[in-house]
Amino acid sequence: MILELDCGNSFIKWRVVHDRDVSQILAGGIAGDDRELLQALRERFAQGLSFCRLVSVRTDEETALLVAALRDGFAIDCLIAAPSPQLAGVSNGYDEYQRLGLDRWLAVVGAYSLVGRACLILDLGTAITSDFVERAGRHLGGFICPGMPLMRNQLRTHTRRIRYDDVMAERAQHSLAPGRSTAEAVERGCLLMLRGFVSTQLELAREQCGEEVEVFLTGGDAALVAEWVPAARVMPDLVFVGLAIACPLPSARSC
Ligand SMILES: Nc1ncnc2c1ncn2[C@@H]1O[C@H](COP(=O)(O)OP(=O)(O)OP(=O)(O)O)[C@@H](O)[C@H]1O
Ligand SMILES: CC(C)(CO)[C@@H](O)C(=O)NCCC(=O)O
Ligand SMILES: [K+]
Repeated sequence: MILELDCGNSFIKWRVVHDRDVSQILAGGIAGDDRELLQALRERFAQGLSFCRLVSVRTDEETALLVAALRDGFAIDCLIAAPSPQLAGVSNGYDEYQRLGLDRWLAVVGAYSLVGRACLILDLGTAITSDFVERAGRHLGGFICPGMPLMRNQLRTHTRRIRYDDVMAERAQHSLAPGRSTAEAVERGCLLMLRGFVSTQLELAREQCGEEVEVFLTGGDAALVAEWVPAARVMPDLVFVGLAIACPLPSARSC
């Protein structure tokens, strides 16, 4: 069994796939930190993991600690996705290709590998990122802005009277009518910012890449915008599609 990890800024997304048929997903989840991940794996996969591949946007030190813990706890080696100027027909659009977030790069490579034509990839996590790929696989770059968790937390942190809990936040999101409580006003205000961002990205994508753009939505908050982009493919596992390309199984080629 192969362990796959997407180590984001707030959460570690994990899944376990079959060695011989990686399209067979045996388990998966979201862990808040290394300890939670190791605990979840220990409960179900104390034995049987043969190998790990991972992508991380954390510091090298944090990633090294996790790799060491996996080696100690499960006797597995990890392949770690590394930056590259080109991969699987996609060319990295950054002036310094090493600086493009690896989660973005893998999502771009994953998306293009699925459709082989122009794509817009929107990843809605702690940060929101957009990336543009033109028809022939040239990545044109993209945008980064704060995601929902950052937007609402900044408002909470920098004001005295914006206070509400997760249940109220969740309830407030069901409509975009002018808010009649703090939770509604903030949650809907942030959602409208998100909607504005998404609609601008769609316009830009058509300008930059033509009308035939395939839109991908990924990240923990993808569902919040899905209704505004009915034609989009909502793919929570898009980064893992790219990860499999960047880090093929050791028998095939090393990362
Ligand atoms: N089961 C879940 N656990 C935690 N967050 C979730 C869950 N389902 C949806 N979310 C949402 O996902 C968001 C976090 O997204 P994601 O997991 O993509 O972030 P991340 O990987 O830490 O961030 P980034 O991709 O910017 O590094 C949170 O805002 C939260 O609302
Ligand atoms: C933007 C995030 C935080 C999104 O997870 C990540 O891709 C990252 O740390 N990127 C590095 C900066 C960049 O992509 O330009
Ligand atoms: K991400």
